[in-house]
Amino acid sequence: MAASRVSNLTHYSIFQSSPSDAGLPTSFKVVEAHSKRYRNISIQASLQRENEPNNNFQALESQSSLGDFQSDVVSKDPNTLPRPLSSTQLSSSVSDRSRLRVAYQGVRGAYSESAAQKAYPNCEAVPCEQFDTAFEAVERWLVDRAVLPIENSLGGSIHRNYDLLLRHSLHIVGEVKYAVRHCLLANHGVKIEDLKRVLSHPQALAQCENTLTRLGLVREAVDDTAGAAKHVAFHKLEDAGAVASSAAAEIYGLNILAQDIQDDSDNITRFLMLAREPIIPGTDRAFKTSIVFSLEEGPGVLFKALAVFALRQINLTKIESRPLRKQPLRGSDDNNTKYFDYLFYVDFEASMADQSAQNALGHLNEFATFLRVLGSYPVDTSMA
Ligand SMILES: O=C(O)C(=O)C[C@]1(C(=O)O)C=C[C@@H](O)C=C1
Repeated sequence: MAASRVSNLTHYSIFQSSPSDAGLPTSFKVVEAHSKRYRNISIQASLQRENEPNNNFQALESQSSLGDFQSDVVSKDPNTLPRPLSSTQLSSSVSDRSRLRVAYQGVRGAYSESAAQKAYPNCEAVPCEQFDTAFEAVERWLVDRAVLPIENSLGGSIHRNYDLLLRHSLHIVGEVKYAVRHCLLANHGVKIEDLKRVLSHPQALAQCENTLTRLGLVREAVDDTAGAAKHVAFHKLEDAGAVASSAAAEIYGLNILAQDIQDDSDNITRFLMLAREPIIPGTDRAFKTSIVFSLEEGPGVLFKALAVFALRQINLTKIESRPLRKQPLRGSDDNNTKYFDYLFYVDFEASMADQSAQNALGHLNEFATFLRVLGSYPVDTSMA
């Protein structure tokens, strides 16, 4: 395994074995080279910004380079609203503004937009069609950061983003928890009894399972909650409603038929803040570190991997396993059985600046077949 040392704090994310092990695309190397070119220029600025508890960046302009995007404008006509960035538009020119530009997935009024504003107050939130587009927008310097959902207290993990974290070379520089309060929206004049179907993001539909079942509505999944509201408004649908935020109701001119329709009042989504550069991990406040690794097949191997943290009293806050796509099956020495191969994503409560975390990762690296630190960042204690 060609791994750099754990003690190299600012470059800890390079701590990985051959990219082919992890099913990375060939474009990975190009992106890496591109970002290295700028590493020295940007690292100071990004480290300084991330370490500020409240990033308040001065807005020099209000017009975005994406054309019609204006973050403060509330409009009832969906045609006048900004179009999300698609992957084909990623070659657009890079903006020279000083206001922090933060990519999120969805259209205006999505919860992800609110999370981006919570993570970076006064930022310019830039809508993107897909999660991949948001990752690419950061990598290509079109935006400074991305804020993307990773897990929800009711619906569980957002697996797509776990996979994309590995396929891209961005660093986790923070987390933000956002309380998601869903509304049932419909066009003015439409009553609950008129509705036959409801459109929303699959996670949002899952979070409102009980209410939607009680109402007997057919669920239709779309890319994001606000996109569902926009669709219902734009097509003036009379048999369909949308599960979305009250902000989306205001933006797209819809009526709120019911509020707080999620199955549990404590419906929290955790979002990750992603950047091209890592932050310098501190010990001045509570930090969390996210890693991904793979292991040899064998009895007790995962137990052994988790023991490197338990032995040092390091608390784990999340564990997720994902299939290793490029190499889904592997054989056993003893018989002809083929097993699925997995990547393990673990979050633990320690900073990479803590000696115990360094020791734990050094220990894990002795037997892991692949190990990468995705980021070491301050814990969001706003909803603790
Ligand atoms: O559709 C939106 O509004 C989003 O921001 C996406 C998303 C998600 O992907 O989980 C974010 C928060 C809620 O949990 C529901 C949906």
